[in-house]
Amino acid sequence: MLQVNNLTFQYKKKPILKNISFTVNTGDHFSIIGESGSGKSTLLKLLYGTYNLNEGQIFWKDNEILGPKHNLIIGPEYMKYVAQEFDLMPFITVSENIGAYLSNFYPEEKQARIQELLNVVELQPYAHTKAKELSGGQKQRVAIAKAIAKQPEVLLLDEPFSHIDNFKKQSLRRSLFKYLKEKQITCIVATHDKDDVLSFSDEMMVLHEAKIIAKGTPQQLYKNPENKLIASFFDEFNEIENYGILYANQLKVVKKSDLKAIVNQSYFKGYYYLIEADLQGEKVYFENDKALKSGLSICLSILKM
Ligand SMILES: Nc1ncnc2c1ncn2[C@@H]1O[C@H](COP(=O)(O)OP(=O)(O)OP(=O)(O)O)[C@@H](O)[C@H]1O
Repeated sequence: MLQVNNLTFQYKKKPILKNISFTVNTGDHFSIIGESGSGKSTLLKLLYGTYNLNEGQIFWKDNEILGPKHNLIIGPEYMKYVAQEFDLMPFITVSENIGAYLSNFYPEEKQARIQELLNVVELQPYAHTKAKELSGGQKQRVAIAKAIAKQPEVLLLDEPFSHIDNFKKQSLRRSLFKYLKEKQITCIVATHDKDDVLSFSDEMMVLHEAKIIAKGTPQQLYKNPENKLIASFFDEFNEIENYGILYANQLKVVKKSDLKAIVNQSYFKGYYYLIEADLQGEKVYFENDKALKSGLSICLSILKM
């Protein structure tokens, strides 16, 4: 289990994280979300031992994770960290980069392991390409494969698919997260993308103004978003007087109701349209299977989740 006790940290004067405590079970997929600048990357770096804490302690099982004051080499043996900037060797191939930490003592095993990792990150066709010739997204995938090569106990991922296109992202996400679960590698992901969280996280935590403002399963936080910040992470939402926070898919056009609105605009979203309407001076958003004409008067009803 990873245990964070009362962690406080500041770079200069302004506290970035204040009295942060949480635990992550061994083998779990744990997500950290929050606005840009809320301290997600800083927290991952602290978990990796990059900086000295101002206060608090971090433990992985019985080992305390200590900062550079106590260690010459940053990062414990059992942990790997994939930062937003990838640390690859540009003049050697994808396979050589992935195998950089693997022993040369058993060359056949090493090659088999590299093949397995190339499959996980779906980079088989690039095995012999030099890292400097790869796109940003391909480099990101090599960095992930390199980090899991020696099967760490804990993997810290900072925006792991941010450079990867939508064609690849879905299958890569499934392939990597399935692999980590099978191997029981504890995985802590800082992300802006709900698709990294909803189907994969055992637990998630929301950072805001240096504090944890919510923690739970994705189902719990999705169904009961305590505030707008949490709702906005998951979906388009509305805040309607007397009704609270409602996702766009919880409002539906009906023949009669007390919620009367005027349509402003329809946005094509694929299998549905997102409709923007005016409800007593407030903008509301809801989903509809057809586009609606601007100026149309409609009635809305609320669907329970
Ligand atoms: N090396 C540093 N020195 C001083 N301040 C820093 C440093 N790194 C980050 N910060 C500040 O700490 C705060 C948190 O930054 P951090 O990168 O942890 O946020 P984040 O939630 O990961 O943001 P993003 O989602 O944009 O990646 C920001 O205000 C940032 O300016």
